[in-house]
Amino acid sequence: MSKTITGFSKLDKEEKTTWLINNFLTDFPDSHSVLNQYLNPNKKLQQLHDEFIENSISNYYLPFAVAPNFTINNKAYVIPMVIEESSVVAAASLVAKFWSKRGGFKAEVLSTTKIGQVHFMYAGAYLNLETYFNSLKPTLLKATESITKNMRKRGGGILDIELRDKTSDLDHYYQLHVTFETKDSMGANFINSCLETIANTFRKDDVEIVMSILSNYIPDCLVKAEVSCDIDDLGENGMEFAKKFYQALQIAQVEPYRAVTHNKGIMNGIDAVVIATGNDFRAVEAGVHAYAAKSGKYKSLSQCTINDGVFKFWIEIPLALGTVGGLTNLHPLSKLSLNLLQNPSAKELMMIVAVAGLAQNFAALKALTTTGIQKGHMKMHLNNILNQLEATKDEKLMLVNSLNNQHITYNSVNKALQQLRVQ
Ligand SMILES: CC(C)(COP(=O)([O-])OP(=O)([O-])OC[C@H]1O[C@@H](n2cnc3c(N)ncnc32)[C@H](O)[C@@H]1OP(=O)([O-])[O-])[C@@H](O)C(=O)NCCC(=O)NCCSC(=O)C[C@@](C)(O)CC(=O)[O-]
Ligand SMILES: NC(=O)C1=CN([C@@H]2O[C@H](COP(=O)(O)OP(=O)(O)OC[C@H]3O[C@@H](n4cnc5c(N)ncnc54)[C@H](O)[C@@H]3O)[C@@H](O)[C@H]2O)C=CC1
Repeated sequence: MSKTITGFSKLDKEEKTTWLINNFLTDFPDSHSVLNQYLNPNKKLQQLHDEFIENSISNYYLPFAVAPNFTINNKAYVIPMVIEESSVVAAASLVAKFWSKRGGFKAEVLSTTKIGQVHFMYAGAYLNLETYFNSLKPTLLKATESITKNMRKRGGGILDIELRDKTSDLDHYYQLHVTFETKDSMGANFINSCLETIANTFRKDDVEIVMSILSNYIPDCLVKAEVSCDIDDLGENGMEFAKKFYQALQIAQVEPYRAVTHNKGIMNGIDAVVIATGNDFRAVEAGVHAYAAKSGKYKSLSQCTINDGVFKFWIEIPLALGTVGGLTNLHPLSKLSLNLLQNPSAKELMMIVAVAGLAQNFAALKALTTTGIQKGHMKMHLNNILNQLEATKDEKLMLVNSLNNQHITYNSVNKALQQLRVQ
């Protein structure tokens, strides 16, 4: 039987599911009901989700959670988080409460410039190309006027177009390097539309346009978030804690194996808010990790100092986020997330997301340098293990109580459950 198909995209949802079950899921008879149980009975809402992407056959739920008690620039926030990993939301909540008693988080947007490029090949004399570009530059801007009209009214649009000679990296390779201000939108579609118009206007016989696309590397779209307090206010053994915390950061600056995990912990917070607000987490991930490697070596995104008895901990990251456009106002839960955040501008959202990353990093480093990560993480993960072991509601209640403060592993929980069942 052939397991390839022509015209799959033209089948309706039921026909797609039937074809999948008959060809790939024959040994899993409950597949149809699993897929169907995640469909929303509200037909309009289901259709909205179906139309977000192509070949949709069901919905894939992730938990929608909130972390209360954040204070950012003296304003109170409850931060929405969408993530599958246990302990992340608890950690964010714990740290929000901790820092709200120590002046809260401070955050500022350092820059908001986005970048797009027309990549092209040209084998002629550079001087001729430069003359052509300089004479055409006003026409290139004019050609995009109908696309940029509303963005310019908002104070955004194209900031500049530069001709860049990249022939030292690749024979005949040049770029039109274009900078943009996209205000409250992430700007990908706006930037790409402008670039394609610029490329078409720039086109001539001896210029071979290869592609026109925004860059997800945005080192000039930066936000900084920080916390600081007197070492004595860090709690018991404040200096000992601060020193170990500082050492953990130093290690993440010099050791890429550690830096990647360190930054993964930061992304636990960042991605969760980016997803909850309907933003593009792949774009954010790509840009943030490139920024972490900007020196040529992959390093920690956060830093820490201990000076004159003051502990300071901060993060500086590039973030391309929107509070309009994409799914932000189309997905009812993204819209609700933005409402919960009191309808921030894109700049304010950049600060909130950076704070979520910093909070997560603080929680992980605090745990790592004191109790170890497993204690808190496994305490939160216990329910997942119990669900995997198909514990009943009563068994769960008893085991959550009896295993409190114990070292939790899959095996220890399994053993405790079996013991409970023979009692
Ligand atoms: C897990 C905690 C928070 C426990 O911490 P705890 O001190 O045992 O918590 P608690 O039970 O005493 O509760 C204190 C507060 O924590 C929060 N909290 C506590 N429990 C809950 C819960 N069930 N639901 C919601 N919030 C919760 C909540 O704010 C609560 O206050 P309250 O609400 O009672 O006023 C702590 O141990 C912790 O922060 N651990 C770090 C967890 C972490 O970083 N997880 C990320 C996953 S591991 C990873 O992927 C990254 C990593 C670690 O590899 C990165 C790296 O290496 O850098
Ligand atoms: N490499 C990448 O990252 C790519 C990402 N994408 C996707 O593009 C989408 C984001 O593109 P966008 O252009 O942001 O979205 P979009 O295409 O929905 O456009 C947003 C539009 O909202 C309008 N707008 C209304 N009020 C505004 C305000 N206050 N500030 C700014 N604009 C305002 C503007 O006309 C703007 O162009 C995301 O879904 C992303 O996943 C698409 C292509 C490539």
